Amino acid sequence: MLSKAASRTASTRILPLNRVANPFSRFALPSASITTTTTTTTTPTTSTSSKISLLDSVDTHKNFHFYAQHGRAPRVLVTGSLGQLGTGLVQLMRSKYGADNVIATDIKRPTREFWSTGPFMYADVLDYKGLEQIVVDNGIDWVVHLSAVLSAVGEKNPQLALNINLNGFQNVLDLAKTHQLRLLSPSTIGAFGPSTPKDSTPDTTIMRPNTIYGITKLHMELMGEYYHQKHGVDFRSLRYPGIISADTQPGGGTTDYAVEIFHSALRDNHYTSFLGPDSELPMMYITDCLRGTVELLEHPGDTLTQRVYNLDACSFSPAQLAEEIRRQHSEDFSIGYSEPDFRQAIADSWPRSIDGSQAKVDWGWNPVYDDTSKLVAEMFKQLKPLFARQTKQQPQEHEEHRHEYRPQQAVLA
Ligand SMILES: NC(=O)C1=CN([C@@H]2O[C@H](COP(=O)(O)OP(=O)(O)OC[C@H]3O[C@@H](n4cnc5c(N)ncnc54)[C@H](O)[C@@H]3O)[C@@H](O)[C@H]2O)C=CC1
Ligand SMILES: CC(=O)[C@H](N)C(=O)O
Repeated sequence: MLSKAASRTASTRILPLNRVANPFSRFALPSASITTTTTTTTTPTTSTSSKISLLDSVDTHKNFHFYAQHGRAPRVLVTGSLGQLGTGLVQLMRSKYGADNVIATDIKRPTREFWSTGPFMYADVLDYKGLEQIVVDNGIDWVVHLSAVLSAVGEKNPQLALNINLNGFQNVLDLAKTHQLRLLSPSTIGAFGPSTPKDSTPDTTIMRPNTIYGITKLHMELMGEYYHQKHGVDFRSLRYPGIISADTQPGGGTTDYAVEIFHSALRDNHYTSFLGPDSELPMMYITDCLRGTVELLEHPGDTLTQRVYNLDACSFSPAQLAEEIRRQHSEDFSIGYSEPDFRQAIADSWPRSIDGSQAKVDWGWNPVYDDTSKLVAEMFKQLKPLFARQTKQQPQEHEEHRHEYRPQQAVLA
């Protein structure tokens, strides 16, 4: 095994060329690092400024137990960091802990914009040794495990979902046990099933999911709890609703319609939904999701009464969302409904609303976007300038622009 000094020197090799490679800054907490993203060499974007306001609403490091105990920032590894949630989560944690303390990984190639904000490495969650090398070489304390195959892609490709969601998670869990890492791995409303109570679904209830995604996520919850009890692994999880984001694309889930609809509203003033008008599901704006994730991740653990928490915000159906879009964006906006496909059955098996009260009691969860109108207003506030900018861009710039929306059918193909 490399000595600490040698491993620091070795790990500086992964820094992008346009960054200053100071091996000693990697473990330090520069006080400025929690207030801005000044380590980036790119021009701040709309999404960066929204992350600064999000950052203001998250506890600063002064109240944060890790700094008190260790006198430095945590070193965090993020798997699947180029997905819908990882892109923003990495930027948020880099703003708080220092850019070099957050190692972003994925099996995809990052955009130049993402690459310039801090260390990125290739890591396949199916490769235990590869992950372990990153953990050891970089002195990792915490892992946020985001790599997963979501519900719609999982139903289309169950073998892939089984492999990534079960074996990938098992690798990360074993790493957490061996190297005493804190592990946060999100779960989902998809872990519930058709026999679960549909309204205000509590944390603990009947859980008989009938999708491959739900089965693998429930397995993940139970294995995490088991490793916590048996081996003392500091496993934490949140059951997210469908996440709505302006600047990143969803990765192939059942709730993706609720992101697509905003892009179609701006482009065509019309949307054809693959879910029926009355398919009400729990939903959440992305900044609430990222803030809740960091809050649970940073929590000292003393008041946590369980390892897996429902994270609630609001609920709506396609018809209700369309009505709100008509009210706030354009009274001419129209919605149609295609013949239901396999995603309708998935949606029908999930709760209409979830109860996040235990998260509120145990660690102070408090969603900002707790009704549909606030979420819709924020989406248009974020998307309108992005759309205006995109329409002015040259095609070659467009290609690498992550705000551009790729229709979900392409993701599912
Ligand atoms: N986005 C949402 O609405 C919700 C997400 N979640 C959970 O949050 C987590 C993150 O979700 P998203 O960012 O939306 O997913 P996503 O599908 O957008 O991103 C997943 C990432 O995992 C990566 N990945 C795939 N195979 C991999 C492998 N073998 N090794 C390493 N990385 C690999 C992909 O390249 C992708 O960047 C997942 O666990 C998901 O189940 C839960 C509920 C709702
Ligand atoms: C709710 C989720 O887990 C995800 N958005 C999906 O639809 O698969």
